Amino acid sequence: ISQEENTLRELRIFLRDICAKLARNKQFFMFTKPVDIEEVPDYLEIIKEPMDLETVMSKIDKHCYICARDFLDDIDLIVRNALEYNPDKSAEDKHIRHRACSLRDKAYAFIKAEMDSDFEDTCRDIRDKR
Ligand SMILES: CC(=O)c1nc(NC(=O)[C@H]2CNCCN2)sc1-c1cc(O)cc(O)c1
Repeated sequence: ISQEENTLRELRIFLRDICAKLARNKQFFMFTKPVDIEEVPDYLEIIKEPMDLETVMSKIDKHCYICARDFLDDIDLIVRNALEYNPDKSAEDKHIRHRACSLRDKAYAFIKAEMDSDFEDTCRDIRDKR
């Protein structure tokens, strides 16, 4: 098995662990599953590219992420969607925006804490060669 495949397998194991930790956090329950259109019927009129942690987990298994940056781009998409769908000054919207910002900070902190930068550099080299 090539060294590249070894590196990407290690990346997937690492990203699954981080995604599971985020999805386990009760604070982020509204980000764990695709938005239920029954619950929020106008959602798809406002949000053109929905994303959630369950979808991120399945993308890991489908080898969609070649480096941590690609994974964080989908986390950022979850956050951006929540900020766009919840722009009001109301307490409810502020609460969801606060949770979205917390999700972003926790995801970046887990990556920084557990990934050494030359592992990410190696993944970037693999991505850029493809
Ligand atoms: C994830 C998200 O962005 C989201 N935003 C919501 N905002 C509102 O309901 C605001 C919008 N402004 C007017 C006052 N209501 S509900 C909601 C959501 C929560 C869940 O428990 C599951 C789910 O799939 C989606």
